[in-house]
Amino acid sequence: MKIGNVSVRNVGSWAGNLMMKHAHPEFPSDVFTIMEAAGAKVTVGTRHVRETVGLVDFLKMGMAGKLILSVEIPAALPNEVFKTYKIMPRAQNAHAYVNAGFRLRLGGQDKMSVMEKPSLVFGGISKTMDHAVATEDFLIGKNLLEDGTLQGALSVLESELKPDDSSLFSPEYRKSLASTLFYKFYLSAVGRDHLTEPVRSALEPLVRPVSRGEQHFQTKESEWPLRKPVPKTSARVQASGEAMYTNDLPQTSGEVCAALVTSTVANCKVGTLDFSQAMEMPGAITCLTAKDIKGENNYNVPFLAPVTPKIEVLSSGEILHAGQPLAVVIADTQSHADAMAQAVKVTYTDLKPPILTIQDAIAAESFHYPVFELVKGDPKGALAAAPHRISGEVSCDSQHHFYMETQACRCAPLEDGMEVQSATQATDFVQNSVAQATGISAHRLYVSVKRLGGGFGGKTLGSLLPAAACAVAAQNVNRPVRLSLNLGTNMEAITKRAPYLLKYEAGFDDDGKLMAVVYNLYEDNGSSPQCAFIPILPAFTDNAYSCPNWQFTGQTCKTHTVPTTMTRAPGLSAVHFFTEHIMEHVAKTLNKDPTDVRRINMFQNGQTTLSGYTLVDCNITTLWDDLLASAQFKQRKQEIEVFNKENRWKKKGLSVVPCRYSAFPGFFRFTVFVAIYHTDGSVVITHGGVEMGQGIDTKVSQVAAATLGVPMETIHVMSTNSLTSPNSSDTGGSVTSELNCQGVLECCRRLNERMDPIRQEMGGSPKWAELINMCHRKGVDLSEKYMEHHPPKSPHPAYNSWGVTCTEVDMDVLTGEREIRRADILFDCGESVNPALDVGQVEGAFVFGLGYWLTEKCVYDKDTGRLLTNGTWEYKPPTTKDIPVDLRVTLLPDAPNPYNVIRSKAVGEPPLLMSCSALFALRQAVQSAREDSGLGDDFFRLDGPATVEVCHQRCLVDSSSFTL
Ligand SMILES: Cc1cc2nc3c(=O)[nH]c(=O)nc-3n(C[C@H](O)[C@H](O)[C@H](O)COP(=O)(O)OP(=O)(O)OC[C@H]3O[C@@H](n4cnc5c(N)ncnc54)[C@H](O)[C@@H]3O)c2cc1C
Repeated sequence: MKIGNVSVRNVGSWAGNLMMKHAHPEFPSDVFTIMEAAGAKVTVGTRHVRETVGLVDFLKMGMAGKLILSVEIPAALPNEVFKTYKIMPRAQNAHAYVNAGFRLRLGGQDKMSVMEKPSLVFGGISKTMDHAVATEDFLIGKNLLEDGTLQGALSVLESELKPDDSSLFSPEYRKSLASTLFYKFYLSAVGRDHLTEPVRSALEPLVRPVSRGEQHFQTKESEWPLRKPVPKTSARVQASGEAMYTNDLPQTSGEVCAALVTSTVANCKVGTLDFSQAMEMPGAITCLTAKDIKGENNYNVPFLAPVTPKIEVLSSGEILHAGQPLAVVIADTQSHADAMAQAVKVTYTDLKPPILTIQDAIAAESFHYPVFELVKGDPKGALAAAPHRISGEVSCDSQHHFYMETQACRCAPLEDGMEVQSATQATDFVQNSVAQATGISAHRLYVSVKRLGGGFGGKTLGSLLPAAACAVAAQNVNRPVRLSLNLGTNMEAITKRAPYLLKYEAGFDDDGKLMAVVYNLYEDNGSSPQCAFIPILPAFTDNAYSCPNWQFTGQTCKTHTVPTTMTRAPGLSAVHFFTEHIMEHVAKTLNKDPTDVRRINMFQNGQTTLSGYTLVDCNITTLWDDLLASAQFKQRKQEIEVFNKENRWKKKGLSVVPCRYSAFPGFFRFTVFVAIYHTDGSVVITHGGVEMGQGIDTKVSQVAAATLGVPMETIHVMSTNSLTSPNSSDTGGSVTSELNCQGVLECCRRLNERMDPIRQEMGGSPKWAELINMCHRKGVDLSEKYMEHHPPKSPHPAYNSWGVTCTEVDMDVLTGEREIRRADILFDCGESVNPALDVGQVEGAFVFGLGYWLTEKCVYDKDTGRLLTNGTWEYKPPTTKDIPVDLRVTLLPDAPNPYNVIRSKAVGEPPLLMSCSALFALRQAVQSAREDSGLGDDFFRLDGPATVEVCHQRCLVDSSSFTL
């Protein structure tokens, strides 16, 4: 069940798998490991000769001109024990950290003696190791129950395990896993009856039952279709595959394709670019460099940075990060263009060691801006006076957006400008960026987007480089050009989430109430500070907790990595996690339940946040108490404590995390256009937001249908574009849906106002089509535009979204594997426009966060700075079997948002903030394992992502303590 997934197992053949192992000995093939442990033999043949060999010999054979014809797996013998194991970074579709297959035959008087040489096979240790030969020899004739056999075998095994560097996973972990898997097998061979109670917990794997979920929400039928839980209007075409994304646009006459040539090295200069071989490739048309850019070689646009930093479309010589585009190649098809890009020969000069981490940047004093500082109260004084003090460091990594649709753009030169169809979250930014790079003025550029196959912030600034490069290509060849990035280039060249590091001190009283926090934050902005979030993060840093004295400093680190960008809850998720980490540290120091420490620190209305905002809409303690009750927290916590005491090798954890998410709609503006056609009374909307799965098109349709009093089918939403929604903000900050809904509401209200006199003339309730026809005949303007924008009166949020999440996990101490048993989320979404969509946003944000906190890890080559986790082979977002087994979402009832005319609240990002509760639940499980080991009752550091590997290592498992 752990190999691939059902569809891979249905189509992939064992022979193909063995051939992959044959070609790549470092591939930890599960099929090879299982078959070899079982003693399988393959028959290999040519037309004339056949040969039957064991699998180890098969790997050494030349296979040119030969086929694998059959496999023979010997039947199990009496008293034979056979077990296989695979430990991997996520639940399915991942290759093993380490896999193992073990077979031995027991006999003798008590049936506990190893009768003949056992088979102990490991994958993932090294290119050369398959059998643990010395351990196999050691075990011959040994009695498994005898003193010394287990420890003797482990000691021999550990001496022959020599993990190499052919894997991205640490040698220490792989070695430890090999021992723990052998231990698990040993216990199985000995049998349950011979084991002490706590040790038995090593026997059973974590078993995942069928997933289930609950969704609880209110709806107001009197307002339908507003607040009705209708499915997304595009759900059917998306599910059937008929929905068109940018790269599905039909090819136009003369259209060609482009690909980026990217650097494989960071922190150097371009030596030479040799296109000769590329130009000989099939379909090659031309190759472009920085010199071919007719406008400015800069795709960046004003965003957060005080002074907009320039970022080159194509390097003019300097290479800041690996993955940086050096050239654009153009061919007749995308695959030819991709092949051309690979054929370009690049040399590099002035190579210097890259700075790749925040720690390196701090050591080298490599920062983009001076330190940002914010002080509330007297943190230094309060810290000195506090009865208890802690200090520490905690960090979290980067994250790819991992949208299903990679970056894509199509640019078609026209007689008077250019049409740009870009998979973007920000048509305005693309217009600006393309205008800059081509020198074509904005009014000659028509930018549009129908929908995105996922965005998560990655197609805001991230869409600018592909759009600018594509436009430069189209301008040069004067033909339509399509640029659709392959996944590898997308992951290496395009922006992603910033890593963060916190160095902190905190002072608190005997109850755990915070008195002072000193919070020194470091943000890794990569090679450009285009998206430096530090100045806005204080608004989120204190989360749901009141502390009178804070010192917040923030530094934007400059590293030789791709510039970082907004990614669903950018930066907010990091500071939120860090503050929760401090809560855990306080609780551990006082030996209190972290849930109690969180509760006593919670905000009340009238208290002031770190950023100076006095709360008026705080309902966190009510939500907290409600969720603890509905999730039966107390009872489950007690059960978990008992379980953890009784089980040495399986642990559970249960954690509750609150969330305050500050919404800043005032920083955004969106232009909405609504028209009613006199022909049949149908209504068309274009709005400034971008549909990327969140259901914005459905929500604006609901608002229009409810306000105009027509069925939903009467409404159609067309592509977002720069003509009818000029100067609109990027879709982000979780407020785009509500702002565009408000814009549509205002347009429809004005249309109603104009139509009402005619309606009255027609008796008050004419048929819709007749009313529209009459309005048209009487010259009523049947279209309306409106820009929804309320400039902020202060730097403070318009309102807050609140929520609480309780997560329970199971963990296998011997491997680090985990299962999220249950998550209960209570979220204040105001009065939802469409609760079905908003529940989907809550679930999606939570699971997006699970990837961030548990499995998604970016690894760079230390020497070149190249991203090594640049594909699905190594980078692991969650799959269907990584989500909570039992996921229960409740939207807070009776909670209209008074600060918004639609009465809803932001939902896209806030629930992600609470997904770190899974990491904190794991922390409790790990804590229990550490205490059992007798080595660690201290507060330990558990950074994000807390991968399977990391969790196992934090458990301080030591094979010398393995017993029966
Ligand atoms: C999403 C995904 C998840 C996966 N997960 C796992 C996993 O968890 N564990 C694991 O071990 N593997 C995993 N794999 C690898 C998978 O098992 C192999 O890709 C698959 O078994 C290959 O079989 P195939 O029939 O598709 O071979 P192909 O890809 O068609 O062939 C592979 C090679 O073998 C050659 N070949 C095929 N049959 C023969 C034959 N009879 N004689 C000689 N040469 C032959 C082909 O010519 C080709 O060179 C995964 C693959 C994918 C795509």
